[in-house]
Amino acid sequence: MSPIASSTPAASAGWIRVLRRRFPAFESLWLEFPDNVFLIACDRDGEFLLADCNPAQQAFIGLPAAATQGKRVRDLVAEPYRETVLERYRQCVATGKPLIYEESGTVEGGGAVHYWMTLLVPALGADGRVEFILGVSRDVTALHQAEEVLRRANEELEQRVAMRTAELEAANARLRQIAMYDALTGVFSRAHFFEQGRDAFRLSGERDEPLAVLMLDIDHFKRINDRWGHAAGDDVLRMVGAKLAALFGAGDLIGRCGGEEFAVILPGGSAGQACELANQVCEAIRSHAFIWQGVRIPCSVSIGAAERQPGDDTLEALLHRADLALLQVKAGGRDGYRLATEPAPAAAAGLPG
Ligand SMILES: Nc1nc2c(ncn2[C@@H]2O[C@H](COP(=O)(O)OP(=O)(O)OP(=O)(O)O)[C@@H](O)[C@H]2O)c(=O)[nH]1
Repeated sequence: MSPIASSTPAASAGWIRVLRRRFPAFESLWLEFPDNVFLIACDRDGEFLLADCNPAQQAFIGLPAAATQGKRVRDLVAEPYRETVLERYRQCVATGKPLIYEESGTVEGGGAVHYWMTLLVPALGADGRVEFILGVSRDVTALHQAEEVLRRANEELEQRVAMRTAELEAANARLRQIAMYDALTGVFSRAHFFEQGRDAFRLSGERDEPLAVLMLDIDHFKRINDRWGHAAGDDVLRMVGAKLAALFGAGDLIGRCGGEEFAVILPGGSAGQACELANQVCEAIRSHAFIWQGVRIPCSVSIGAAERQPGDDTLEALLHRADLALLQVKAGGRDGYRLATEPAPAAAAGLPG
């Protein structure tokens, strides 16, 4: 039978003193052990008494041994930690099993809060009741503080990473925007226009839906540049971009294909609709009073229109037919539109003669 288990609280403390006297090694261990060691007597009323503790524990309490031995734990541990400590002891008593946990607290009378890693080992009496709890507490305050510093540093790092990610996402969005739109006119850039246009062309084939295109070129644009300067030319380009944006629907694709060349794709559009819209564009630009430095500069455009036909295997082929129609408008005096002829049948095109 364990002498601890058979003792009363007071006798148990005495027993530890006996052990310390009889076994020099135990005495050294008790005196030199850097962690706090304490013996708690559990009385039958559910009260916990500090039966004994080693010098490390005594130093933390900060009172002479005579002032703490046999004292109720509730009178030694400060609020708000008291109830937590007592609850751990109750848990150890209830389960009759060792318990290991981290806790924080300070002694009655104040002082800095310490963090502890505590092990409680119950000692049973003859009747199976937990009579004592032998406890060892290691002060892990420094470790806890280091963890806290690390946690804050991590938090800060996460915030910085989140901020940087948001900045990069915004920059990427700006770059995408820059790549998608022509900076001067606001319509699609050539690359984005063709990317979107090829999708629309493929869909029209898959769904067997019509699709029409317009190729548009500003007339005598070089003359405008030469006479009024590049800034005036830029403003004309902006004006044409704005007119196109105003005249076409949300599903239509408008792109700037080169210097003063624009193209429009009308998904679902027929030849008739393309011609009607081309006419509207010519009319809108012809009648627009473009004033530069107090002088009106007459502007006009030439447009070639084409509707997708079975022989148009690619968007480029369709745009090419519209471009040929555009050249005919230029050759015929400009400021107007023309519908492209149908492509030559593929089989016939390959035959000589
Ligand atoms: N202001 C300005 N001019 C540009 C820009 N890009 C190209 N150009 C000019 O556009 C002019 C195109 O001239 P041309 O190809 O001879 O055509 P055009 O004078 O319109 O003659 P036609 O097409 O035959 O009616 C050139 O002078 C280019 O320098 C631009 O972004 N801004």
